[in-house]
Amino acid sequence: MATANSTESDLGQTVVVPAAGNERAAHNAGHKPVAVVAGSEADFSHETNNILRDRLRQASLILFCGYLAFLIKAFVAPSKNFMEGNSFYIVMLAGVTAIMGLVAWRLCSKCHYFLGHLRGVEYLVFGSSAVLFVTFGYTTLLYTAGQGYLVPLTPPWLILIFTYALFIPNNWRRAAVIMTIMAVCPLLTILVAWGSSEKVADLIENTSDFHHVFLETVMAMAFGTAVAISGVRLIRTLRTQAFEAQQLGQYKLKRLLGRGGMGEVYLAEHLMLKRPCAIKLIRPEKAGDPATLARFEQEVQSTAKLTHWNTVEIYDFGRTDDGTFYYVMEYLPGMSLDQIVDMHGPLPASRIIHLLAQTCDALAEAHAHGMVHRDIKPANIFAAKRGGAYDVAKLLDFGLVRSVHQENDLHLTQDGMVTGSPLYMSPEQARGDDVDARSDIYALGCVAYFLLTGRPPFNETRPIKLVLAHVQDIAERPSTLRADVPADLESIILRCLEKSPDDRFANVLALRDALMECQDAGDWNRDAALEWWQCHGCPKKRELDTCISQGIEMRPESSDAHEVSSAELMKA
Ligand SMILES: Nc1ncnc2c1ncn2[C@@H]1O[C@H](COP(=O)(O)OP(=O)(O)OP(=O)(O)O)[C@@H](O)[C@H]1O
Repeated sequence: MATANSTESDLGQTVVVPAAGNERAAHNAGHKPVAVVAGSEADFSHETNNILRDRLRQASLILFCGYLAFLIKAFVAPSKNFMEGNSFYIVMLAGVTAIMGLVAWRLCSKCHYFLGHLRGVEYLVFGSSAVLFVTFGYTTLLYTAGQGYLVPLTPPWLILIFTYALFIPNNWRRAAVIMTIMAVCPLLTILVAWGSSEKVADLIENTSDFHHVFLETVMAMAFGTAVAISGVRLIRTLRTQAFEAQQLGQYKLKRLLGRGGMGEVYLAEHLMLKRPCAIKLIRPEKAGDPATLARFEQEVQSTAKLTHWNTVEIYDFGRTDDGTFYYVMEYLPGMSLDQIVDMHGPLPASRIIHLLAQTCDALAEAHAHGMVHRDIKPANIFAAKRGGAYDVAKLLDFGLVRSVHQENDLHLTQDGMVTGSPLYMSPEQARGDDVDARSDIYALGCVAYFLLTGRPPFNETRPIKLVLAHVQDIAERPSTLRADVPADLESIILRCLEKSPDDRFANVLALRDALMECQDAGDWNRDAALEWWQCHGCPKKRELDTCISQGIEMRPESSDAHEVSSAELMKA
């Protein structure tokens, strides 16, 4: 929930804010000044990394507590154990404890990390523990050999192996390799001590003790590792089964695509048609909220009325026995416009014209039906691959659609509050006045501004200030932020951003015509789009289509999405 200190990312989300000049009404009505009712957050790749991040935090926290307990004991109640009087051991234990504490503290639960970084942290956590145990084991062997006996080194290694198996999401082969390396460490430690210490060698060669210690270590490590690998397999199988059980009627859920304010969006497949689709669902716990449900129904019913190919297509709408509402829409392989700008920066004028002209076409149909979208923002416009072409614009999320003739719907509006995305909200919407198609034209102007400059027209950090800025302030000219802004496109954007709807384009088709008359119109075509996706879509040179449809390496936080897919879904 956003507060007065909303982060910038909140501002692009759909929220309820008091209408400009109506903040008091919101307070008087007992509302918090800003209540987020919707927000886009993570996509699947986020989720993949998030599980590993959370598990690493938990594992390092547990290891931190364990090591700290031994450290404190060494100071507070040192035993006759030689280790507790050994400053090298203490320093090393303190160092590894600090690493664990640092990892648990620095891996923030809300940040997104690349998979490679997290794997690095994984190696740091378990690698530093392994170094500690090797050093500890080696020194212990030398000491006990001096006393005339040898001890098994297995207990700490078994703890480390089981911690790894339990916490780190993995496929069993990778887990087996890493845990086998851990299992071999105590055996190597014994062999190294044998080769380097005369006392150990003497003991090993002249007593039967060694055979027992070595054999017991081999057996314990082999047994422990086998159990741990079986555990990893079992955990993974259970997750897979739970995932496969996640079926919605005729649809099989495949992976989480992202989360919005109302619920989750999954990539799914129709069981009979084998057609990929995207399923948006509201969980039963959220379906109890009349406003959420009303917005969900509005979204699906409004979208279903539209047939333009630049509007996302709805296939189905339903409710499961457990009360989960869902609707099924066409799956859009590609990226939303905010993801493209986040990853690759502002777009060339020709591409902006190409994408916005298509969005105008989609909106023209909605406006012809008397619908105003009211939530136009870069996150709601997709550049998708459809019919073999790239950069096909698709308009989504008609959850705030309003008929120009519609009276206030009590489920969707609250007195003195306006709903929408503060970064892209027209002045009349911000004031809570009646809106018509020209409100969407204003929002399209904001989107074009964002695509051209990489930032929205107003950059306030608080929703209420943003709303006021749309009403009162004049946005900086895009050409002051970027050198190569074509004059014709800039004047179109500034006309869209006029405060008075009368000063904007009369309708989206007029806006489309103006865009098509720009000097850069037509420069971005099928081939340019294909080339862009080939260059930017798949840095790892995977097949372009697979890459786009899987969302792999296409989003900032993307990663090896398949490795722990079941885990993601379980968590989600
Ligand atoms: N048809 C689709 N095909 C592919 N991905 C989709 C599709 N619909 C939504 N998504 C992805 O799912 C994520 C969540 O979408 P959703 O519409 O729930 O949230 P949002 O639009 O970001 O938030 P909100 O609607 O609350 O403002 C989005 O980030 C989007 O990338």
